[in-house]
Amino acid sequence: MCVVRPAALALASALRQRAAASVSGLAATRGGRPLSGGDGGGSPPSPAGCRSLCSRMALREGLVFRQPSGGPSSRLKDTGSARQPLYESSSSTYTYLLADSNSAEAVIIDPVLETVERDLMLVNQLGLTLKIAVNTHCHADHITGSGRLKRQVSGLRSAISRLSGASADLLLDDGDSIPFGRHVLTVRETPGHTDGCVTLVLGDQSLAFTGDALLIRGCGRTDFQQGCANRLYDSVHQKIFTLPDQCLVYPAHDYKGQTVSTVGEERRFNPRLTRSREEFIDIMNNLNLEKPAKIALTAAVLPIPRVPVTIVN
Ligand SMILES: N[C@@H](CCC(=O)N[C@@H](CSS)C(=O)NCC(=O)O)C(=O)O
Repeated sequence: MCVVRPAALALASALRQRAAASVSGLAATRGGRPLSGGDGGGSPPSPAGCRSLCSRMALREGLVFRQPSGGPSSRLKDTGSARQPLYESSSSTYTYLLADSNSAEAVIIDPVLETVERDLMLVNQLGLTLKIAVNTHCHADHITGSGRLKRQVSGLRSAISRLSGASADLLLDDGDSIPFGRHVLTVRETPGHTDGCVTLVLGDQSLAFTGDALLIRGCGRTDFQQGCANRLYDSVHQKIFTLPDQCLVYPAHDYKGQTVSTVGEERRFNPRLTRSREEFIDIMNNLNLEKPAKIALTAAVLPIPRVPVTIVN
């Protein structure tokens, strides 16, 4: 069952995790304790310390964020330039890089095998230390870059939802936190495209990385890989549309060059998710999309049917 934490609780939790991270170094945490493979949770902050940090501005301060740029009419290429740093053109995948400007601790979201060298070049140019490579789900259209990154970055840990069936250093559950310096990403399970889909929300709820659960004016398909339109409808409505209207939405893919939306926009204008549950299920059952070009390749390493297979490590 999907449970949405009240915003105040989420904020308090983010502040706790952030303070713990700054004390102990980066460790993905659950309820203040490190996740499997973690290296320390640190002490909770003093109440006075929490109060002084209680503002959205404070939470965003010092956030380094690299995302694909472009626009609806731009033709994105994976050039590695500063303007278009993190796009993989063959699968139209967006990778995101977040870091804390003080500690330089960085998290990469949905790296792609073919663009690992490009991503590492950017990480090095920005002087960052990559700590966690997190996958929003098991991808059917490309191989994750987590494994290749891990072989090149000492101390880097991979992460994916426990429900994905894949193996990784950190198996994420709903409500877990991924701290990096003063910042934190909170895990919201958003199944429906796959069982193990998660949305990663910045502590102040200003940014959400929705993977394939919610795309810009669309959503992930539900016709293979444990897909279930009914579950996806609940996930988006209960776990994403409950975020603030102004929360920016960064999906894992876009096929038209769109790069960012907001929760408010998607709640009002998403042509699938503004419909009733019954209409949504009907739409999803009749998309008639071609299978992803690389499905034969990825199917060989995906946990289908529910066989845990290492694709992340
Ligand atoms: N043509 C693309 C595959 C496009 C596709 O199926 N995308 C998936 C996400 S990757 S599994 C999807 O959910 N699309 C939803 C939609 O409405 O497009 C390729 O060849 O890779």
